[in-house]
Amino acid sequence: MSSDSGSSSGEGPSAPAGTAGGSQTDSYGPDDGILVTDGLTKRFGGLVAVDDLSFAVQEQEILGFIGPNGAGKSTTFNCITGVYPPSDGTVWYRGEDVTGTPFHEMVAGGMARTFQSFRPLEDRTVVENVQISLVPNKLFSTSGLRGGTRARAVELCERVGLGESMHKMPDALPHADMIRLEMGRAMATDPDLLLVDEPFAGLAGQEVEGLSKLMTELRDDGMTLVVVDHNMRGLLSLIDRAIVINFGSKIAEGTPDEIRNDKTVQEAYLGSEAE
Ligand SMILES: Nc1ncnc2c1ncn2[C@@H]1O[C@H](COP(=O)(O)OP(=O)(O)OP(=O)(O)O)[C@@H](O)[C@H]1O
Repeated sequence: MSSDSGSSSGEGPSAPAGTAGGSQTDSYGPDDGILVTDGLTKRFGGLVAVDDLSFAVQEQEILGFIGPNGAGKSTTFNCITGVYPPSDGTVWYRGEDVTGTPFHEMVAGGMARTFQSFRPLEDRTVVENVQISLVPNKLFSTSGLRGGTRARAVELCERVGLGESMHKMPDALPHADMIRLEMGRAMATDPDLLLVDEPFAGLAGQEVEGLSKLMTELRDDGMTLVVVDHNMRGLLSLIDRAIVINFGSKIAEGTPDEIRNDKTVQEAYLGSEAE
């Protein structure tokens, strides 16, 4: 496994460092990053939603996984996390071939994921919702809701900035805090790689900054984050590096500045969002 971390050093062996405009001919292997795909492809009937996609995520980086609506971002992560079996290609996690592995096994191995649309249990408080994720096999058992798990859930609520709100019911939370709750729930499985799905959708500038600060702190504590979004605003100031896809294929890869200035990316976004 590569020991590279941070900024623009994370391209695979065939992708020259610092080069935006990643090509589909890049070939990756199990040791190129903490999470690696090679030739990942997903077809739905005649539609190729993910098309020969290869990329590597380096340990302790914040990688932006960006693309316009319908580009194939969710499908890529559904293939990685075992929601769909890929039609073709390989996924490695920590050097191990995990292609098609069910997500609960990935979670056991240290991967977690937040969902853009998620539904906390409305009849449980914030801290109880986090606590339940600590004991996934004891969902409705009181035995799992005591002692150590309670203390850990409180700690996690504080960690994600919900220390003041942990005894509220989820429907009393503003949207930004719901995202924090979703982060807390994901962190309850003690991941070292967190896939974050569109965290900034519907958030105001200050909320984006607050959430970015949290993700940066998590990275500084040793976590690797892949942040998926269709909108680059907010994201480019957070991430170390980005991969941009369109029509299921990688169209660019590089630092935020390289991505901002990449003509192909600007065209894919019709100019407006690439600023
Ligand atoms: N289960 C499915 N069956 C058929 N087609 C699908 C399925 N899931 C996704 N698609 C199609 O695959 C393509 C990629 O969709 P996907 O949701 O992965 O894009 P996305 O980049 O996540 O978009 P968004 O930013 O809008 O969430 C789209 O054309 C979509 O309609």
